[in-house]
Amino acid sequence: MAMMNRKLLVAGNWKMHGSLAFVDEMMSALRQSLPDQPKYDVAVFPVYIHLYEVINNKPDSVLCGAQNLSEYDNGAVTGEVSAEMLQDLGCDMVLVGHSERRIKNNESNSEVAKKFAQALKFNLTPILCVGESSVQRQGDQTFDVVWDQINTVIEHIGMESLSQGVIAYEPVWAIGTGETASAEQAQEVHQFIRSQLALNDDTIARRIRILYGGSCKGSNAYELFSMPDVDGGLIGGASLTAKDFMAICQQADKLSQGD
Ligand SMILES: O=C(CO)COP(=O)(O)O
Repeated sequence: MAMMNRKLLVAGNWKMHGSLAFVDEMMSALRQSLPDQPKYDVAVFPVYIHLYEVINNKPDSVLCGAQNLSEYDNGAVTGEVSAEMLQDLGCDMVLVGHSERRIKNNESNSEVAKKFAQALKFNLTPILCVGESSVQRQGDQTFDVVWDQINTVIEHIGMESLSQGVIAYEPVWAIGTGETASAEQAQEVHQFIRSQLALNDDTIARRIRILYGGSCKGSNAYELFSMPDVDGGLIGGASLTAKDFMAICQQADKLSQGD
């Protein structure tokens, strides 16, 4: 199980799904189903235009974040949203470098690093998404790819700043495919990440949370979150109904008892 000093985090990435009615339904379901003060963290990531509705209707214990942010402070950047605007609205967190953006929007490691820094500048907790494609896994490049994605952030802003965020390991081949990494496969990469970080700073390596993402659901969450270096999940499809999302939260709850 994740170490006692690292609180589990169950984060729902709604991607480009939902409506205002969906937000209201989800928020009232979470208000009814979640304990007042869960021993684990819960966060949701709606599209930009639904953030305000989430922030105004969510239970106090639920954190809210955006799925992306601009690398710039402000200015002539049509269609983008700045970290300062997200902070102003009341966001707590923000995803950076999700594989769908790396692939479809050609986001490079250095752009992602700039976004990570930008989030911290405005007190948002960034979740740095990393992960290899199936071709890269088959080519034995998983560790190199994942470390390169993380190390670019460290080179840009340093270990101490990295430690203010969260890492999410999301193997691209497991996203939306129903093909989950086994708990052992996830643990292997999470352990690799933590041991690489420990070469730089052991305290930070032990403190930082590393989430797993990729076809995580109620039926496999317990096994995944039980792994020593897995500190929760970044959930796509199974965060889109209160029933599925709560099924995962309940596994986090079981594992958090006694902390
Ligand atoms: O991309 C993900 C979360 O960011 C995972 O998506 P799925 O849970 O739908 O596989």
